Amino acid sequence: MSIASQATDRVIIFDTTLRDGEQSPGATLNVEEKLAIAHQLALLGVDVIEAGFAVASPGDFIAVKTIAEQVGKVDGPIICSLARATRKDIQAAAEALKPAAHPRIHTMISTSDIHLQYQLKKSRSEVLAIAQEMVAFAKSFVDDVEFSPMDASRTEPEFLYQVLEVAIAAGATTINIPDTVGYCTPKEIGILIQGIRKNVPNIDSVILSIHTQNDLGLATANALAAIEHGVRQVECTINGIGERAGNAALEEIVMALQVRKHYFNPYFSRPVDADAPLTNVKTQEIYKTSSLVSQLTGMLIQPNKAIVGANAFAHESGIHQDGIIKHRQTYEIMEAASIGLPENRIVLGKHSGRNAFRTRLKELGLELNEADLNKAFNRFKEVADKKKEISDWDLEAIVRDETQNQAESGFQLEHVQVICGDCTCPTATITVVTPEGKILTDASVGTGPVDAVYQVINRLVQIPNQLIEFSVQSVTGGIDALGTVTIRLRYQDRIFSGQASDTDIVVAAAYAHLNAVNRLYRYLQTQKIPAQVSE
Ligand SMILES: CC(=O)SCCNC(=O)CCNC(=O)[C@H](O)C(C)(C)COP(=O)(O)OP(=O)(O)OC[C@H]1O[C@@H](n2cnc3c(N)ncnc32)[C@H](O)[C@@H]1OP(=O)(O)O
Ligand SMILES: CC(C)C(=O)C(=O)O
Ligand SMILES: [Mg+2]
Repeated sequence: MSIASQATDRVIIFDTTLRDGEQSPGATLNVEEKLAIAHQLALLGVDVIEAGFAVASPGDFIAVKTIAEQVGKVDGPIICSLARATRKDIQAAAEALKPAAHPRIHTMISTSDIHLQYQLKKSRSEVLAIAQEMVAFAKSFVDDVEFSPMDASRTEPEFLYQVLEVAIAAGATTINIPDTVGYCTPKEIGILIQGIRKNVPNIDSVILSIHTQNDLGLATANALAAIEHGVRQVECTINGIGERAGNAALEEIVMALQVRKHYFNPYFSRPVDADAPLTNVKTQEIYKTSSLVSQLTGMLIQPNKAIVGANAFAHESGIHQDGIIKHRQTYEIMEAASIGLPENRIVLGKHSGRNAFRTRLKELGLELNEADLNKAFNRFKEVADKKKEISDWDLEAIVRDETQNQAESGFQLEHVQVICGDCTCPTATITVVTPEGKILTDASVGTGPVDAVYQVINRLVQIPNQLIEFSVQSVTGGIDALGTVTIRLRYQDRIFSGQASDTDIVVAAAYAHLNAVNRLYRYLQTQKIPAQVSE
């Protein structure tokens, strides 16, 4: 049974990632890469894989043939090759598709006057005859023939109706309407499809398909409008890649039909609340497929890309995070798991609030009392002002700094300023508050900025010690990572350590040194050895 007779109660997903998608400048794929994507598309559950344009190159011929052999199994998808309306193209497509259990030849010819006049240099009657002849020629190889009148949306309607009627009479089983230059608005697409359904007498014997380009950012909206007007196949690509600004994105079409099923149901003559899916796509495979295509084509996904962008399930602002924590649906219309992501993401950054901060700390096993939480939250906001995203490791460092180091008595760092460079002597100026509440400021030069900090803190605290270890570790990746400084000091036969984190490692060094000094200071207190604090 052909797909045309099976599928009028759902949308046939025709994936053209490997043909139109590969036409994205720079996205060329080799045979192995195309095969890997085709296998994943089959797992995703697309109905048709347009595997390439067999005549385009020996590599594309082999790719179509290999996919036909290895993915085009009896229980697998239809494998399709594009072909111009020429014998040579159709023969190449037919040859490459031979191993497929369900082969489809997709042949096309332009129908708009601008294409006829300037590109094909042919009259309407010539194009009509070619369409008729080449569809029949394709039909001599396979049962399943798709015909596309290229630039349909800019074609004079009466001529378009004529070409379609002739192509169907010649044996086309799918009629695809391309908005080749992405020119239409959704309303115009609706009018175009309505016109075709009303004026092409044999149109009901075929599957009507839509192919939308994204030049005005309307590809998905146009495809959905076409569905509302009776189209039952959508041509789309993973991540919306494709010629120029790309094609309608498969993940957007599929998830729109899934999430808004109750809106679309009446267009399929179903009860509004019917629950059966409107496509055969296994949506949980979407994320994996999207990542694979991005990786192999080298086409990065913009972070705010609908459905599959890194931010599509991420929440940064406090009000949204608070809502999500209380009830997910307050700010999410679909679950991350529905596209195969383990979970949504609460991103901690400068717009985050206490609820998200507290919740994340709890997940990390860090339960703080209200006072410590407030201190840590204030520090978190300071760091977030400097750093785009606060990771779990950053959080742990912040909490450790605020709760372990600052809670106990000792010297408090008030201010640190360092001047350094390749033609200046590194100089640190530091202000500390002593345990007795005195404010002391001093400055010192050093062999480097960290040494200058070390020298001046020692002069301020007046507690003899020897620096035996100084190490810096980047807590997270990236140029704005928090650096954690660990310092070990020797006093007589005892070792005291201190640690602190900051986006500025010299500041972290000052805090870490003072933390170690404070441990030493408290030790001296317990030994009743007075520290010599300068006036
Ligand atoms: C809207 C779309 O996405 S259509 C698909 C576009 N994709 C591609 O073009 C990718 C693959 N293309 C190719 O590898 C090459 O262009 C080929 C192999 C198809 C053709 O290469 P060439 O023979 O060197 O022709 P070239 O690309 O220079 O020009 C295209 C020719 O096809 C003709 N042509 C274009 N569309 C059609 C058509 N649907 N049916 C018949 N002929 C067509 C053009 O008029 C032109 O013919 P001319 O050389 O007699 O003027
Ligand atoms: C080959 C056709 C369907 C096409 O890609 C277009 O017109 O955009
Ligand atoms: Mg296209």
